[in-house]
Amino acid sequence: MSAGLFITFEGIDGAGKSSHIDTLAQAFRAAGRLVTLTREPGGTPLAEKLRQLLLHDAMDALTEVLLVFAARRDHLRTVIEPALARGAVVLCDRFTDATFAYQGAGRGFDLGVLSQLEQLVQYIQGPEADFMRNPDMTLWFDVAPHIAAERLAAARAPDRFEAEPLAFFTRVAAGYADRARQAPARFARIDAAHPPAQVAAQVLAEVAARGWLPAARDSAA
Ligand SMILES: Nc1ncnc2c1ncn2[C@@H]1O[C@H](COP(=O)(O)OP(=O)(O)O)[C@@H](O)[C@H]1O
Ligand SMILES: Cc1cn([C@H]2C[C@H](O)[C@@H](COP(=O)(O)OP(=O)(O)O)O2)c(=O)[nH]c1=O
Repeated sequence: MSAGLFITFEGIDGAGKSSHIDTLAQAFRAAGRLVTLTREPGGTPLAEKLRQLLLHDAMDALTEVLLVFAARRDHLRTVIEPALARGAVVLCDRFTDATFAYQGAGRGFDLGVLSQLEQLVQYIQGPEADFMRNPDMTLWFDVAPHIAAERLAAARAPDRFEAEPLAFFTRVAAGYADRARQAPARFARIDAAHPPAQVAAQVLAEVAARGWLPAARDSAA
């Protein structure tokens, strides 16, 4: 049985994450892998209830932080860890990098406290030893906030986060860049300003470059 693989999709709202997660799921299924598609905040009945509160109820940054980590703990225990134990590829639309980007850089919440919560929530009791669960790879859809905002304006009614001003997303984008600098081996930057087909090709190429998928026949990216 293959070892599980945990891949997260990150980027500001409108970067194009949700548009490409299915493409990667199909590629892994075509390669014979079990795939679990999930998202944060959410992924479990409890976490999806917390998601609705987060996206629509007024609250302060500390409340947001505690809710996203509470959702994450339930998601890890009841969905992500069991799927990885089955040898599945877990594709997750957002994870802890979003907390550092949105609550940390966006809201100005203390990054040291976020790191403590990251440790607390992501420590898993393994059969032999405890370990910290982090993604094996993070696909970072990097795009200028104004481009993302134009895409969203045409797309859907904004939720609490999407209704934030452009300056908020500029901070969030910088927050992702900081996380990528701190974990260069985990992050793969996707230039998400390109048309969808080119972005999809980048995603597949980055995963293939790690040996987790066969390389595309034509290498045109
Ligand atoms: N590369 C792209 N070029 C132009 N529009 C895009 C691109 N990727 C996604 N979109 C559009 O932008 C909007 C947001 O895409 P989505 O995948 O939901 O972003 P995210 O999940 O990062 O918030 C959708 O209307 C989608 O059709
Ligand atoms: C996972 C996570 C998400 N968020 C925010 C980012 C997004 O604006 C929102 C989740 O919505 P999103 O993932 O963009 O879903 P949709 O594409 O349906 O809008 O939650 C945080 O602020 N912190 C977090 O830790």
